[in-house]
Amino acid sequence: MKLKVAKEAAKLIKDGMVVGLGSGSTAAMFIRELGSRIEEEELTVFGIPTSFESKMLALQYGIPLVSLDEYDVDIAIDGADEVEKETLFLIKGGGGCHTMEKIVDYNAKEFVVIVDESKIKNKLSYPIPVEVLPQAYRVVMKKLKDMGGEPIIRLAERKRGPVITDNGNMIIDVSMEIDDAVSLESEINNIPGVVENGIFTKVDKVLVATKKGIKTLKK
Ligand SMILES: O=C[C@H](O)[C@H](O)[C@H](O)COP(=O)(O)O
Repeated sequence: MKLKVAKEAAKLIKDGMVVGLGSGSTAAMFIRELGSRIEEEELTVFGIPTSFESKMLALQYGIPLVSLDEYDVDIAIDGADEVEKETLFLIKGGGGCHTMEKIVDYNAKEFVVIVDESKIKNKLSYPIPVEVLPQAYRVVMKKLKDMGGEPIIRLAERKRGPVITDNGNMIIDVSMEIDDAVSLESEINNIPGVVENGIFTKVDKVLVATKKGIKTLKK
């Protein structure tokens, strides 16, 4: 399913485009497919990665990289942990990459999300990943509790201690009711010490792999 939707997304890329390269397992397949198209069709396409992972994959699959220092993004293709059916709001950051993803995805002329149908939900309920400066984790957790959330520090699997992001920060996963995603996205970011949270409310299009084929969701 992930491969099907990744292939479909790769078809959206045109010669000369600057492409935001998302993170996670679905985006990884897209990066591989894009690499194949560049090679087979001799396309001139540049990538802007959203994580260390997507940078390494782009290098592996022969996608030349540029940066936001010099280029705007024509289209960004990225995965998601959850997609709310009606609104197309997302939760991202299950892999801890949501800060750079949001910078690249929100600044793209078009932001396209690729998921399999298991990610489509009636209401967002996935714990919200919040990237936090290490010095601020305790006070941020306190504020998140005051807002009605249940925050926990994301711990590393093969190291004793917290997950450290590509940017040198910690991740707090907060479970809370999401009634107004647009307000909550800003409210969490207003807490001093928060770098970025994983609620995404500006999405152009979602491509969904279903058993019957690819479905496109638009607002
Ligand atoms: O930090 C990770 C990213 O937000 C991913 O886009 C998200 O976790 C989805 O990943 P996957 O395609 O592996 O489910």
